[in-house]
Amino acid sequence: MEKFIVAGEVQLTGHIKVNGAKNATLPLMAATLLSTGVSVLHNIPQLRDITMMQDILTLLGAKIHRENGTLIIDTTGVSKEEIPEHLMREMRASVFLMGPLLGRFRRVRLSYPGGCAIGPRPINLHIKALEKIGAVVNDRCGFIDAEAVHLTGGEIHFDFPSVGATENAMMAAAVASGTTIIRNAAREPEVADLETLLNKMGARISGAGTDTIRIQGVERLAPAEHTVIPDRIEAGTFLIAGALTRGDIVVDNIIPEHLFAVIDKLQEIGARIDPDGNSVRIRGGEMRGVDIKTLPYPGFPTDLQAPLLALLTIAKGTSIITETIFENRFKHVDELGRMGAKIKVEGRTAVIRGVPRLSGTVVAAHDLRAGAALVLAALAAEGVSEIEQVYHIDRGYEAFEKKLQQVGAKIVRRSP
Ligand SMILES: CC(=O)N[C@H]1[C@@H](OP(=O)(O)OP(=O)(O)OC[C@H]2O[C@@H](n3ccc(=O)[nH]c3=O)[C@H](O)[C@@H]2O)O[C@H](CO)[C@@H](O)[C@@H]1O
Ligand SMILES: C=C(OP(=O)(O)O)C(=O)O
Repeated sequence: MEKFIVAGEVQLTGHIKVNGAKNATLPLMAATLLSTGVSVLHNIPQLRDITMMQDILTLLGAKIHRENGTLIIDTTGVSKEEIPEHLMREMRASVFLMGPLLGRFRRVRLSYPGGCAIGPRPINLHIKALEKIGAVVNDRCGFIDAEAVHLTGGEIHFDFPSVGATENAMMAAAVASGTTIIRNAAREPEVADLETLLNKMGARISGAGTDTIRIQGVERLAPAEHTVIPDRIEAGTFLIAGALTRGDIVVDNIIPEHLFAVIDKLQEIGARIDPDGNSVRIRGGEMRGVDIKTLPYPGFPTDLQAPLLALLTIAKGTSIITETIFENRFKHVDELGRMGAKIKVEGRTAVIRGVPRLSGTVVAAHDLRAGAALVLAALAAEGVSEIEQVYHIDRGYEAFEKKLQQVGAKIVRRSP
């Protein structure tokens, strides 16, 4: 398995460019199944999860061509509404296919999705939402068989604003015969991006980005062309890297409004931040501890909890992080402990006592963002670190090491 070798004690300087968002691209790719014909998606990152989604769409009968950052997806030949278990297990995002396949064929058969080990990730809210708009779902031993002879639309109220369940409900409801209202919907920018694509395809959706989404079903959707929004999590990771290495970097090609909660915390920690159009400059300095709670958007994102925790290990004083979204998202803590971090976890709370510096050693990435966090910690640590299992990082960051090299990091990828 490949690993990263990182020499520490660098200060990152220069410009770094962010790709399109993984978490927007995956539901958008699934949404193309709702039409018959050729859709074009621009600003697509080269990531393992995207390739997996390509493979699944191809198996369903789509023809996909990739040209640099553009995906051309021809869904004319899509004829299957069933996804084999081994492909479902490859990633969480495979569950995004449930809504579109149900919408297109009024029937779908699939199993529970896989994904990073960050705690239990049920799909009860997805199922409940689809039932509310007319689907009959048979959920037996991890296999789902859903039918919607009368996809009527209806009123959905989420107990929790699940991103994926909101997206699945939007996609199926877009082609229902009646109107759907989703209350306590997820407000993430990726949900709003999905609304934009679906409306380009002919859907009648409003309110995405707020907690109430209205969908007036239409008979059919047409293919469309769309440019995916920038990846706010990739952007946030690089901003944290700039602060943690006390560097001076400009993160380009982003939407700063999507990062308000992150920018606010980094300022509280002591970084100087200057947004300028689609770029943000960050200058690091003395860092002080802060308290953070992960929350649904526009709160602090759970996907940046691990990278920020890595930073707080070397901030002055004590910090408290409360992870409210996922039950078991502290896998990076033990690894950071090997590097000399002082962290205590109790339930969903981590108490971090800042130390002057970390020491390089051999650590393993147990999930995507935990892996990114370890690379960041290694950039600041004394000596050399080895980060194993980088395939997790490749799931969500395109050319992570190359982008970091561009701003001065001493990081290389090594094959066994
Ligand atoms: C591909 C993608 O977009 N992934 C993102 C998406 O994941 P995902 O869409 O899976 O996240 P959700 O918002 O659905 O999950 C948040 C919480 O709700 C719970 N839940 C969810 C669905 C359900 O049916 N029942 C249930 O209990 C989950 O277990 C979790 O505790 O949003 C998460 C929260 O911002 C991010 O960390 C992920 O990076
Ligand atoms: C948890 C993540 O992704 P996924 O939902 O695809 O597992 C993530 O992007 O941090």
